[in-house]
Amino acid sequence: MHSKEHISHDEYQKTADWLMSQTKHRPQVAIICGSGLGMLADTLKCQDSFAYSDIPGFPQSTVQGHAGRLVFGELKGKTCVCMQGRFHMYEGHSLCKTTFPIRVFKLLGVETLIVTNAAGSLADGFQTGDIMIIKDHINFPGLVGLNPLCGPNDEKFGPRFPAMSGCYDKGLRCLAMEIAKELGVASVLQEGVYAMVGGPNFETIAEARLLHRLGVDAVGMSTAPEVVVATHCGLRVFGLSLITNKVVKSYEDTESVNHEGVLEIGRLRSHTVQQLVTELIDRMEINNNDNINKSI
Ligand SMILES: O=P(O)(O)O[C@@H]1C[C@H](O)[C@@H](CO)O1
Ligand code: HPA
Repeated sequence: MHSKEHISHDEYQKTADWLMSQTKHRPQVAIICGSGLGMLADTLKCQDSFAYSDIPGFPQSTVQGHAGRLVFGELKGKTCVCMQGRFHMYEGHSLCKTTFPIRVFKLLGVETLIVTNAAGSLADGFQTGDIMIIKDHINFPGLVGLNPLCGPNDEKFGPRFPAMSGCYDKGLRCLAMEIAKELGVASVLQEGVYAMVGGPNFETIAEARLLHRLGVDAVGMSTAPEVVVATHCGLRVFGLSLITNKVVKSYEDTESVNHEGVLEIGRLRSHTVQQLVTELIDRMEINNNDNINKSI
């Protein structure tokens, strides 16, 4: 894995310029679809869609349940771009490549990033099928130096030492709670701390117990690097974890998790996740799309 790879400003710009030459959409909101949640893109109107393999500079998706398509379109009067498939560190991508689309989105004029993922729960009160608003994260790879911001800092995107407190926007979290109540789905909505581990194996029981003791509510293998890069370049972030399984914490428990089960819960809960995201986009305030290349 080339974790120290550096991507120049020009390379991000080239991809952004190519996309702007291929579509008239100028997105304000970007959505990253987690495992089994690719249907979020289906609701976009007037779609322009690009296979990752056709986009200059884009990495390729290799994981089942991640289609590998970038979809532009309109949703509730806002222009959106949706990643049907994300890149994970465990696929062998460098962290710069994993987060490559985020900086491209910034150059396209995006101001809000919505991240979604599938995650296993550690919190005792959570059930499979619950939807967790991400309040904060623990970036385990980041804590030991596997951070997409390592290497030369590109001041055009953000500062050398960015703050990460408050990286999940409080206003959007409150709005999502209100929306869940109005939609009658508040009983499946939770709020908590997401932890990223490297994967691709699921946790041992001892690891699960450690995460539980540390106050982790849900664990997954993505999202944190994307949010770090988004926060660095000034994007507003909202995140949802779909709880696809309870992480096994007991040696007496005979259940075990697998990726097919994760995708199945995604399918079962897709409608609710879609409703929440659609209403949130409808009701979030956005500045007019005049920030393309602003401060960059
Ligand atoms: O892309 P996300 O974080 O939703 O994917 C999760 C973590 C692993 O990639 C996979 C495990 O089933 O789902
Ligand atoms: N652990 C890590 N990642 C996951 C899990 C899990 O239990 N479920 C879905 N993604």
